[in-house]
Amino acid sequence: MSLVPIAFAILAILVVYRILRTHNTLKDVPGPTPSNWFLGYVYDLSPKPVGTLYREWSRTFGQTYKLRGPLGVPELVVGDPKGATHILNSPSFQRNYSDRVALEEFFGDGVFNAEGEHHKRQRAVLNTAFSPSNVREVAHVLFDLAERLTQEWEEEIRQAGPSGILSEITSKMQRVAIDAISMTTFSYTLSEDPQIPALIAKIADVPASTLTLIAESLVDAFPILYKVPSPMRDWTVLLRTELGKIADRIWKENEKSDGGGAMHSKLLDAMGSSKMITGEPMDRDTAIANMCAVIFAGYETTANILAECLYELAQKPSIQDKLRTELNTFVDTTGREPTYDDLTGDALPYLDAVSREAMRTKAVLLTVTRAAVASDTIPLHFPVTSTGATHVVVEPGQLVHVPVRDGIHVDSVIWGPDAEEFRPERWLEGDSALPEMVKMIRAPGHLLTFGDGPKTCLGRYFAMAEFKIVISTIIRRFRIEDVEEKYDFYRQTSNTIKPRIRGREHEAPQLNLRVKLVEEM
Ligand code: HEM
Repeated sequence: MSLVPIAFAILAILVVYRILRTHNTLKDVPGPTPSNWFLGYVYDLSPKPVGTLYREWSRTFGQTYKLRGPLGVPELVVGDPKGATHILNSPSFQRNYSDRVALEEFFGDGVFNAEGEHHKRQRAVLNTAFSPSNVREVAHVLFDLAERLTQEWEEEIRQAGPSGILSEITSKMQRVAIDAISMTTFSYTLSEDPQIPALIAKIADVPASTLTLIAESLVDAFPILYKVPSPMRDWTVLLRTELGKIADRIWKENEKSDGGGAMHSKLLDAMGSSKMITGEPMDRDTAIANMCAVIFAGYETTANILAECLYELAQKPSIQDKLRTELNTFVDTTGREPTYDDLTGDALPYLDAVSREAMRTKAVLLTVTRAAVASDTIPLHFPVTSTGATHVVVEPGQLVHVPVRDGIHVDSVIWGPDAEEFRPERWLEGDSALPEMVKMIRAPGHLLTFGDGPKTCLGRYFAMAEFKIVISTIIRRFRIEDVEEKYDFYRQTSNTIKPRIRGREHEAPQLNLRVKLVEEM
């Protein structure tokens, strides 16, 4: 059979798709021309380390600009705090359709892909699992995990001597983070499971090659393709089956026990109380989808930000010293170790400042993406550079990105001339000393690291507690030093960020830092 008619049919579908997705409302909005029309801007973005191209685009085109996605379809970027608040809080915008199809296809029908009332009901149940009081209750597990890591390092260093050890930081942080989630939300030590960590790594670590970009573009345009058999589909089905077995077993054990002990099942407990909270029970498949969502949303994100912060601190020994001094002074003056309340409250202002600065400069999601579901006018503080307009009109279907890490979080017009610098001191004088523009970022703490609005991060209190517990435990006991290699950080297709050695980018992601005992300095 000749392939020509098939090729023509595909081309015709692509052209119709492009026409349907091209909205004239953006015709006057400026933006770069991608070097590959078929793949669009991701073709230029994916080989570049984070911190480069988005910044270049905003310097050239201003805060609000237009990118050309696959097949030339325009996508709007709004790096404007007023516009971002509107987009993330308005019912005119939802998680985009192809992402929702992918999330449901891979992880099942849970909180990730739910919208509207259905989403509100699920969040009412899940929020109880991650409330600040529940995080305080499980914090002892996080302290134990940080302690386990430091004991392992201490043992290795005692054998190696005072010059310390070279440690691969990403795998260490991943192990802490995966156990932190699983031991507190479903009473399970996931790092010791014979197959689940390997499955998660396969799903999360697909590198952004041209082939994966083509596949991403095609499924983005035609989400039905997610249903085509693929290794990714097989892995996610297997993951759901294995997590389902764990959930069933723990649920049964929970019915017999009165909870407590060295582990917690906060997520399963909350989902088991769904009828009491919303009047409707949560079925088993939704519960498993939510377990997958929590693992995927909570594990690599926290591990990434911890690893990147340690890399930053390795290059800035003075910040490490200042943080260590604050922690030691606290212990000397109070005569005790800092508790969860000390770490998350006002007792350690420099730790808080370092944590906020890490959340600002190492935000894991480069962009938070939405699709318009109704015609809407996005208000802007900074006018569109080409027209001077202080709003942009969008039509249903329009993809809109809020650039976080390389956009709003490091824009010198918002943060001042040192916006790109890691400088915890900017947070030390409180809210009133922050530049007025920063206060236009309405999300909690003036940061979009955890998103904003109804879909804001479910695990933000948990992530902040874990971050502070792990960083403070490490910095008190160890000095982290830079090694000769320089690292750049790259976005993976799964939206996580991985370090690669500069000049040896073809090698697997890794981050090797020298770890020394503080007492032997
Ligand atoms: C530093 C670590 C973390 C970062 C930077 C982060 C970031 C985010 C962001 C930006 C969103 C919003 C996405 C959107 O609006 O489209 C989000 C959503 C979410 N996060 Fe996190 N997260 C982190 C840790 C966690 C943890 C520890 C958990 C769970 C224990 C978690 C669970 C979730 C879930 C389930 C959602 C989806 C919420 C919904 O759709 O209603 N995250 N996260």
